[in-house]
Amino acid sequence: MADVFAGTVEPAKTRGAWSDYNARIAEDIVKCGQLQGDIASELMYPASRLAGKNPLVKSFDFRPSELTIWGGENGAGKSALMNQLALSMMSQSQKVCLFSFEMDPKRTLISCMRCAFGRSPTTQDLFPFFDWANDLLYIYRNQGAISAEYCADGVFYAAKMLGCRHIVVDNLMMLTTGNSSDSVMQSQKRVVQTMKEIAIATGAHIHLVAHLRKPANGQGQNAKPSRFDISGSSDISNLADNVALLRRNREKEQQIIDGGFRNDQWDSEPDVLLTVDKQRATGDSSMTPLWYDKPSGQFCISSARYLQDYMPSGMSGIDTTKPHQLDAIQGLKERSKPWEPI
Ligand SMILES: Nc1ncnc2c1ncn2[C@@H]1O[C@H](COP(=O)(O)OP(=O)(O)OP(=O)(O)O)[C@@H](O)[C@H]1O
Repeated sequence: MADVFAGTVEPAKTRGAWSDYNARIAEDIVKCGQLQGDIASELMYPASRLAGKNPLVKSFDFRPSELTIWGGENGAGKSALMNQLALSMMSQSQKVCLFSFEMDPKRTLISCMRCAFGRSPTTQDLFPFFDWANDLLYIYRNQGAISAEYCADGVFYAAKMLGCRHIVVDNLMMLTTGNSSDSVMQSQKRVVQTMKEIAIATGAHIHLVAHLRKPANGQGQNAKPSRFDISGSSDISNLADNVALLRRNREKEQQIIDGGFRNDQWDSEPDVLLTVDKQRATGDSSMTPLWYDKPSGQFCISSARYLQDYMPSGMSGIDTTKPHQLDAIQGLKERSKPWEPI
């Protein structure tokens, strides 16, 4: 007698046993040994499992076919961080595509140049920058709202046809529609689901920027953010492989402006806290203090603010041996000077 558990039932005979039975399923369920070759290459070449090494958080590298949500309040530094990560991926010979709907693409590229040269760029920097970046960096050249479908086409095209291994989509809010909070949440969920599917289908790592809710009453600006603070549906963080959150230390900035620190204390706290609240592959979470270097827009791993050189050696002229700590307080004091009539 035919026995389902002994595998002696013909696939055709099970048709109708379950509502959506499809003969293709027989090809999709395989003996585990069929994956042996793939596993061998993962074990032999662990680096190939990475879409990119993270320059700021060692325990949070970027893997292929994953979706990372980057959350932060307005002005937290999400776009600045995305530019820095893009340069870092390019320095690892990986192609990147930036979709930044709220920012003029020229400004995005100028910010990337600032990050690469460690200062405001000049026309002299154009040739070396584009000589290096032209084959590595793609950018969506329009600004303003875009339909989720058109964006998905663009992300898929960048990954599949242009070979970009990192796609930055800044930001989720610009892709969602709806008249009620329910329909907005449904639309967010569809966007995140689509991005996840494209990541899986193409092997690209998709970085999707999202906003955080304002802190609840009683919670200060500096309350530690968590994935539950992401504006909108909880599906966003549930569907994502990784969730990273940026919190800018505005209290510190205010204290510096007010002169509230003794000289040797002003920089003991970080400017930004980068919390990795979810990492599906490793289960690791982390909190990384970062210091911001205003002239370059680079986030640094120590208060000395040593800058990173992402361009091939010698091209940027950036000094990676010099601490840039004093520029930070100088920049803040400059900006906080009271306006004086001429
Ligand atoms: N820690 C910081 N200290 C001082 N300035 C910062 C810091 N982080 C970012 N900035 C500056 O604040 C401005 C806003 O940063 P950015 O656009 O990266 O933020 P964002 O999180 O993407 O904002 P939004 O949500 O509005 O798009 C930029 O001029 C950036 O250089």
